[in-house]
Amino acid sequence: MARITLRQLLDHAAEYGYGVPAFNINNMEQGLAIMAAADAVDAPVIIQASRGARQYANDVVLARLIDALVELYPHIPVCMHLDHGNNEATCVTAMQHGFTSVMMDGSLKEDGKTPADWDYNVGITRRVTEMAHYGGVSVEGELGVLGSLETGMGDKEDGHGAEGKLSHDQLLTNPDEAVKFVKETQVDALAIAMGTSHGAYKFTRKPDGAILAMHVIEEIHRRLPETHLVMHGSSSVPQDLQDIINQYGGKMPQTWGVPVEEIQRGIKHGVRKINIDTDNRMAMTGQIRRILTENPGEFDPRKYLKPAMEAMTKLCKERLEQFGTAGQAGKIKPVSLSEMAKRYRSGELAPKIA
Ligand SMILES: O=C(CO)COP(=O)(O)O
Ligand SMILES: O=C[C@H](O)COP(=O)(O)O
Ligand SMILES: [Zn+2]
Ligand SMILES: [Zn+2]
Repeated sequence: MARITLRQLLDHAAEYGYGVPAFNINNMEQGLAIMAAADAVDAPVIIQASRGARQYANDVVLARLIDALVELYPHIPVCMHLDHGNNEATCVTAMQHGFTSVMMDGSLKEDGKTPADWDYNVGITRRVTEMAHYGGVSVEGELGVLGSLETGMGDKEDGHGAEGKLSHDQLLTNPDEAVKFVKETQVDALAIAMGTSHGAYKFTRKPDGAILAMHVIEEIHRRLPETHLVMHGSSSVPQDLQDIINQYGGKMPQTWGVPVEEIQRGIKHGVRKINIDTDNRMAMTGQIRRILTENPGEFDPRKYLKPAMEAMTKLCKERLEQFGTAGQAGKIKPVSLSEMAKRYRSGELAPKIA
């Protein structure tokens, strides 16, 4: 059984200089698509479920689905991660359902909308880290609030994201604070804010350094060379996926995402986990629209879900190759949660901060 913790996987990625995409899952089709891609290129994977996904699919179904995927592909290390946990309970119940990693997103309050202050974020993240590490489970924290440097607006989506206008200080993670945050919370990975946001509408033009602040990553990496950095909102929103959706009746206004070369630059500067949901949503939706438009009489879901899965597999494979994850699965021997717990207890996994 190849379940792996985020910490072990990202330690490996740091040692060998690659990044790992974290793909969101909500249903069986997405799970099968991700695993087919990982298998095709021999890559370890991070599969993540948001609170919305857990409500949509039900925790029991998700947990059994992950069991099934792990059983089907025993040679692929699978990290099961909670995306944007909003409080202790969300994190603990994820662990109960077999997640090997949780994100405690204390950059926002429990409502997932209101930007939180420093003490709140440090306090809740520290509490989750303590609990999780007792069980060997990894923790990702977030410092800084996702949102647009073009408009100053928060990242409000269906499920979560800051509401309203944010200051530049909130939108860009402060490197000094990042050092303090990792020291005080003991997180295994740190999500930072530098101009990305969730969803398809990130940038109104191809982003440059003014609106996608990759220099912030470089600065934080310089100060925290041992900390695994996480980029949220990192879909590239490829033009061909926008076009196919629009060609078959969709109405997506022109938009830009995070260029793959910027992510590759981030990987050279400590970015180890790259969150991707929107690209996969678009890949699936494009095919579903195409099939239903071309075959208006079709009503068998398998007829459009199979091409949708294939399009998602293609996208996942591309990212696994572009980020250097391909070819790494066979090199990793997953360490058990109990062994990870021992290592946390001994202090050997504590953040190394100069
Ligand atoms: O950050 C994400 C999940 O946490 C997903 O980002 P995208 O919306 O850019 O795919
Ligand atoms: O924000 C993260 C992912 O895109 C998940 O989105 P969701 O909360 O709509 O499931
Ligand atoms: Zn989101
Ligand atoms: Zn996110």
